[in-house]
Amino acid sequence: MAILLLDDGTVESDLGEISRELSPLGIYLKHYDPGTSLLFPNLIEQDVLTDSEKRFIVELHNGVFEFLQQENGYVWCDLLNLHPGSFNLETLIAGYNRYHTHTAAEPLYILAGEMIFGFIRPDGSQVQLLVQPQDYIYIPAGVEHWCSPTASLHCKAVRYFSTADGWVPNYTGTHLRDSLNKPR
Ligand SMILES: CSCCC(=O)C(=O)O
Ligand SMILES: [Fe+2]
Ligand code: NI
Repeated sequence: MAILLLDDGTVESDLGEISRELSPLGIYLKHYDPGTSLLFPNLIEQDVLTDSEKRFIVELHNGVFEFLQQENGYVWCDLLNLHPGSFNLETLIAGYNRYHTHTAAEPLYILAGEMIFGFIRPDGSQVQLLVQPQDYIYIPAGVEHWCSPTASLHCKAVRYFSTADGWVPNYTGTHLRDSLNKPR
C-alpha cells in the first residue's frame, strides 16, 4: 500500500487521504487486491528476466487488467525490471531522479518491490509517494515528477504508454527538496 510523506514530515497511509492530497495534480492512485503477482511467483522472485519471461508476465497481467488499457487507450506496455544487477543502474537512477515531465501520461502498476515518486503540490510544497505491490499510479501528461528506487533496489512494474515513443523526459530544472533535511 502506498505511503505519502508531506514536506512538514506528516506521513499519510490512508489511500483515500493520499488520493485527496494528490487529486489537485490529477494524480490517480488505486490498490488492487489480489494483484497478479501470484500468477507468476517464481518469476517475481527472479532478478534477471529474459525478454520472453517479461512478455509472459505482461500477458498474464493484462489478461486480468485489460480494462486498464481499454479505459485509458494505452497503445503498448512493457515490464520495467529494476534490481541491484540492472545494467547501467546508476545512470538509470540519475535519469529518473531529476524533476521532469512527459507529453504523455505515466501510468504504472507495481508487481513487486517499490518505487518512490516526488511531486510538487499547487502550494509549492514537495511530497514523496512510496508505491508498493498492487498499487496502480497514473501521472497525467505535463505533471512534474521525479522517481527513484528504494534502498532495496528492486522494482517490477508494468508501464503503460499512450504514444509510440513512450515516456520522453523533459527536464524542468526544479530542485529536489529533501524534506527530511530541511532546516526548521
Ligand atoms: C521507474 S518508474 C518511472 C520513472 C519515470 O518517471 C520515467 O521513466 O519517466
Ligand atoms: Fe517520468
Ligand atoms: Ni534480488
